[in-house]
Amino acid sequence: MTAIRLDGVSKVFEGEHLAVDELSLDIADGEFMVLLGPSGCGKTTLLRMIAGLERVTAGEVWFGRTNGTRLPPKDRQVAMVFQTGALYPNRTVRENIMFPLQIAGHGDDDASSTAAGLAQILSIGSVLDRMPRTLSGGQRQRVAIGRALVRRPNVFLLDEPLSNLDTTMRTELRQEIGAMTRDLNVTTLYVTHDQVEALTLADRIAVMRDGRIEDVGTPAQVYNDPATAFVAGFLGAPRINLLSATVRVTAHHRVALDFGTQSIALPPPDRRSLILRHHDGAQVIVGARSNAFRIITNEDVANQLSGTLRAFEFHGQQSIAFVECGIEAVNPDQVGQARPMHAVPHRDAPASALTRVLSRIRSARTAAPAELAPPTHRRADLVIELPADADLKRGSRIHLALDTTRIHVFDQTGRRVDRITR
Ligand SMILES: Nc1ncnc2c1ncn2[C@@H]1O[C@H](COP(=O)(O)OP(=O)(O)OP(=O)(O)O)[C@@H](O)[C@H]1O
Repeated sequence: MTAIRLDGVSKVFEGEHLAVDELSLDIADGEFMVLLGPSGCGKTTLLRMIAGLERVTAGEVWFGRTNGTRLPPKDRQVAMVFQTGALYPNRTVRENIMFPLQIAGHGDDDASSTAAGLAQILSIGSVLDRMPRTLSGGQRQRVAIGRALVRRPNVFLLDEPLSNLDTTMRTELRQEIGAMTRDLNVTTLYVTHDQVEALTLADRIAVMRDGRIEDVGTPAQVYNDPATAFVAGFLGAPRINLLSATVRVTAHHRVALDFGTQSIALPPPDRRSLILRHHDGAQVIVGARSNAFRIITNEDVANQLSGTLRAFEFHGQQSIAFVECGIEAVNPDQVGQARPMHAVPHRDAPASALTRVLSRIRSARTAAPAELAPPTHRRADLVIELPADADLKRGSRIHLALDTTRIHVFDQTGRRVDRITR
């Protein structure tokens, strides 16, 4: 067991491509941290730097009180499992799992019985004497996990270990990974782009984008109280509705969110009014998850949005409705998106030039707000969840009450402007 501290860690590939950008993160001793983010955001690179498989361009990696930035991989007490755990094809399951122990000088009997014990925990006890080619994908991943854990590492790194498995196998192994790492109390860093894996497994989730962390917190914190519109859009299915609005301060300092043709007022007890009052006239993005809406029949109710039911999908336990309200929607992937993380090509930058390279790449991507890719607005449907048996007709007019306690307000760059907690 050991805590990990990433202190301003950066990775520049080939002197010009910034894959990880001055990232800092503390992972507690025994914690299960999930790195969640879209493809290409730098998750694997970060994991490989912790394992010592990739050189850190700038910053430091600490294991407990040891500065491990320059330690060779074998001295880090770190084990890693990849998407497809590579096994020795000519060794049995038992031999694969016991191999790291034999390398470390354990006797064959001792290594064999330890491997067998671990195989039982991993539910592969019955295939101990089979060759890897005769195993299912899930069994092979279990062997890879067993081989990684057999030497009781201080840190366990997993890079999308379930991505090549079918849904049933994924759910099963996901639960076992969670249970096992907690039993072993090993500090775990788990990379995925799958929000379900992140929400179900993590003690805390760090949401990455463009080489940086946009938010870090417990699954409930990042889901219910996201730091940015991107994080709000990355977690949750259906995706959160992001609606373009203008803040209006009305009589008695009440705050309304004006969507153009319709508007919603925050009730006076809502403490966020005290913050939003200072943003009168500002363009904002309002985030409302599909279950924050409720269909109402009374047209006179205040704080409602109205629209036409365009489509309706049956999803088993619930239905998803698409309501055309004439409100501008914003694409979460494009809010506050930085430019590509490149600078003028500059190969093999000497250490003394490092800071200059980093700042040049950063200034190329951290453009002034006006230069950031503007959020793409389009007229789109509100996506709302309804009971599976909701009796609605396409093309009918419907009225939606919005639970304002469950909305988030972001500025044009996607940062929260209504945050009270965290
Ligand atoms: N060896 C390399 N040389 C140059 N660029 C690289 C190298 N390895 C990774 N990159 C780039 O660094 C960025 C981050 O890559 P990385 O693999 O860490 O992302 P990721 O979040 O793990 O993506 P995925 O989920 O697709 O595996 C990408 O733009 C990638 O193209």
